[in-house]
Amino acid sequence: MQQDTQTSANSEQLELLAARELADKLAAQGQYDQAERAYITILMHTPSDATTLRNLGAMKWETADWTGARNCFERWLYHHPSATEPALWLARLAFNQRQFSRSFRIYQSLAECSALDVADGVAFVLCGERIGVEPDCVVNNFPQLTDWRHLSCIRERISLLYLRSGHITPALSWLLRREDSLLDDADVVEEGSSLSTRAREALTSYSLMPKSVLVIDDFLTPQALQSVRNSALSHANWRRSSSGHEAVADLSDGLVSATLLRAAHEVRTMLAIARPELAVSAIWHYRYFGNDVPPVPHADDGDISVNLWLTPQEYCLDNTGGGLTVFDAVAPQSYFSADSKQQARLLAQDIVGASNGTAVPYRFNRAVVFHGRSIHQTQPYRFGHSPEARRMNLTFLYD
Ligand SMILES: O=C(O)CCC(=O)C(=O)O
Ligand SMILES: [Fe+2]
Repeated sequence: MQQDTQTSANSEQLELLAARELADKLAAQGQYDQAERAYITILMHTPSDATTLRNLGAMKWETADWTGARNCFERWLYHHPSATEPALWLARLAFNQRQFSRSFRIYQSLAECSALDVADGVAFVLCGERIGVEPDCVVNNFPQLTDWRHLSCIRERISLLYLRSGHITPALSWLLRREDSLLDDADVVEEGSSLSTRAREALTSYSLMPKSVLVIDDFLTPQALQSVRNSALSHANWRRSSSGHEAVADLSDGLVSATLLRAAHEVRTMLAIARPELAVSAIWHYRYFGNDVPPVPHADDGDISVNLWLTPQEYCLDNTGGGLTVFDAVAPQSYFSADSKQQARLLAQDIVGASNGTAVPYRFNRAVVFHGRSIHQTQPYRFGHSPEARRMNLTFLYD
């Protein structure tokens, strides 16, 4: 009799696993209605099954059904009151829905929870800010926040939050100041514009009357230029780019500073005069290797590209070139989802050869603004080889 009970419990368990596997598969394939029906059938038999509640909640989250997600996580917590995971999800959900007091309360109840990640830490600090709790108080109540190790991840999040809100709130400024290398930049931010007057005027006219290529000299103020260049030179996390000819670093590599964000945001403010929907979609730097690199045409998937050169003129050993050529042709849409081999084929020399190009020679602190999806290529260049002498550029992409 006991064995029978055991056997039937085992087979019920197996059935549950198989049913959940099927539901998960449907969800992964994007068949959300069918997946939901499958999850609900499981819950009718085992209403407290934590994994099913979590997976259904995660699917609801994925499809932006916040009420559905909240129901799942609340039921999960109801059946498993000491579990921290559903509480964490509820805190994140409340944060996403801008219910800052609620989110703050839940995070506070999780003070001992080691599952808190960087995103939770940042969300917690920001909730505190919204309800008038000083960031330092938050951190004192939350010891693991003083031990954030994923700095690049923190920086990326700060950047995204900044770019979304458009101004450095007290909590963001506090986050920036926690990082020694960003401290100087945080001061620059408070002092005002990082763009020269000439740059602001040129971008404003470009926004009202776009042209194919706009060249702006003396783009950043001297102070901002030095700050952006220093952050890039002291950055340790460069990766080899997909073409293999240069090193690249972007926000996700942690190459970000308050000045950089400020500049990206200011440029957007000018460009958005006639196109309010424009947003910063990417920020990256390239550092070029040796001088014998073949020119590789490419296009970037954004409406407006702002390329700025960051290596002082004395290191550019051939002042007649070393810059950028922007062709009149635009890359086909298929280019942006193709792999690098297909991309090379799509932009084969005949497309580039057939169209006219605007050649802009290299100048320190010169920005070239153009339609991002236009085909363009770095001109052959000769620069010095020491770290500070290598050719380096910064790109802001807006879409
Ligand atoms: O040659 C340059 O500096 C521009 C590089 C470029 O096209 C890019 O950053 O996407
Ligand atoms: Fe580019």
